[in-house]
Amino acid sequence: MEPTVVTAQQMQAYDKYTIETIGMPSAVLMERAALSVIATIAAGGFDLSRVLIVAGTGNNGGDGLAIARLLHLKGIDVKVLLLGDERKLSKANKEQLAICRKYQVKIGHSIKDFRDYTLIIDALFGIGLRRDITGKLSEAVKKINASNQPVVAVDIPSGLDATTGKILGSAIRANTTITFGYLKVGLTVGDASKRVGKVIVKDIGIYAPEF
Ligand SMILES: NC(=O)C1=CN([C@@H]2O[C@H](COP(=O)(O)OP(=O)(O)OC[C@H]3O[C@@H](n4cnc5c(N)ncnc54)[C@H](O)[C@@H]3O)[C@@H](O)[C@H]2O)[C@@H](O)CC1
Ligand SMILES: [K+]
Repeated sequence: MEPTVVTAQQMQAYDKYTIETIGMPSAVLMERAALSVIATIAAGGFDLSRVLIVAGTGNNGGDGLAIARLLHLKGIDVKVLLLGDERKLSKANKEQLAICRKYQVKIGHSIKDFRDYTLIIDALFGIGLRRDITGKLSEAVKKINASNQPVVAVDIPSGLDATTGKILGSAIRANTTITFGYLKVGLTVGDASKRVGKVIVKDIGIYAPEF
């Protein structure tokens, strides 16, 4: 059977329906998203000696922080590079950040050498990206791509428009993309083929009423 393919707007509506109408707590979905990434990288043969999670300020960054915490608690050497305006953290991101801080997960804000890491997990932007990535964030994306280290993208490679597959300013080039709930149109069209790597769809408990 062909997988169901959805736009960013449809996916946002399904997230909202699952959380607000069904009553599934957002934190449960985020935990399932993080666990699905952990299971995929564990099965994927990646070198987990030194893992860097690049996290943004939205819920995609929240996924990244949850992944960081789960890896940290497994004894893996993991560091978070938290980028963006910290005054604009989403509610879920704030919650995940507070948990990470209590567990003393290493969190930094300055871009150093991405070649120091054996695996980079991209949790900068997901389906909420609306405009070109600029400034320090764009610099980070370009340096990650230039590092030639393996990259796993959370939901979608950051910088790719989840509906059109267009690169918004600059975009991560991933080896593997783990996308949640349904395949996004933007992972299949436009510039996607040069950015997504192997695409894996993971069920995290989001169900759309019409499917
Ligand atoms: N709703 C939920 O509870 C769930 C969300 N999930 C994750 O959350 C993601 C969507 O989260 P969000 O809607 O918070 O969106 P994103 O995390 O994609 O981030 C968007 C944030 O960045 C800002 N932004 C957009 N374009 C920007 C740019 N070019 N430069 C700087 N800032 C920019 C937006 O204003 C917004 O605050 C999904 O892709 C998925 O990874 C999953 O955890 C599943 C559950
Ligand atoms: K991402």
